[in-house]
Amino acid sequence: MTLTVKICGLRTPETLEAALDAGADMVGFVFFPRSPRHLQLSEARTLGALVAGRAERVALTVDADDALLDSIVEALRPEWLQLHGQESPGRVAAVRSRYGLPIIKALGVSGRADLARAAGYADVADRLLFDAKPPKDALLPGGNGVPFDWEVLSGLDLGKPFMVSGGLDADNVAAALAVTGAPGVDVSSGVESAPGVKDPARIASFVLAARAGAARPRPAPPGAGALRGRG
Ligand SMILES: O=C(O)c1ccccc1NCC(=O)[C@H](O)[C@H](O)COP(=O)(O)O
Repeated sequence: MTLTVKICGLRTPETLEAALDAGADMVGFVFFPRSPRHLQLSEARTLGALVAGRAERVALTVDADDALLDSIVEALRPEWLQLHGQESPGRVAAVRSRYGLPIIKALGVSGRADLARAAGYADVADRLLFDAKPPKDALLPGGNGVPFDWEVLSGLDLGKPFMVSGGLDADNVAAALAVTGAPGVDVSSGVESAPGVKDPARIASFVLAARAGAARPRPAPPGAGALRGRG
């Protein structure tokens, strides 16, 4: 399996370099003023230019209007847009068509019932990102460092690639991959030393652990092979 690894919420040239050196496939930049990872447009311009084709740039927004998206796209020149708010399938389709860019649509998950609306987004988004629903008192709609029950994704087939995020780190990413079989993982808090402060060593460990996890054969689902040996 070819795994897509995304490091989200990068804010400095040093930690962006760390993500690129570690071999991240996607580097995410957050545009949400309440977030400790929020970027000014001028910072986005500088960081975006530093990527120079070594990874795909992802602009993360939350219910952004066209004017804000216009300015972000102009500054960062992203390869992807990540919509992390309450955007409807119609809005996802409209954004995709306006910018001609592929869309990652984030969907909050706390249980299997949350997957019911995923099919409607699979029709219009290029990737689905299953992220933990924010805790009740959270200030942010994502990037809270909390996991969800990965089992709800096992066996999921929406005909679209998906990614898993929420509370991942170097210690648990292989388990998340074993349970979900996800072709992509996304991390923010788990590679930080404090909210918004990325740690180069943790970034490197995460990418290594994710690649090692993806290379491991997945355990057979319960019940598989039950007929073997019957005669
Ligand atoms: O990171 C933020 O500050 C943020 C703000 C608003 C919406 C989404 C945000 N982050 C999303 C992500 O970084 C990831 O897609 C994902 O939620 C992983 O977060 P984490 O649990 O911190 O690894």
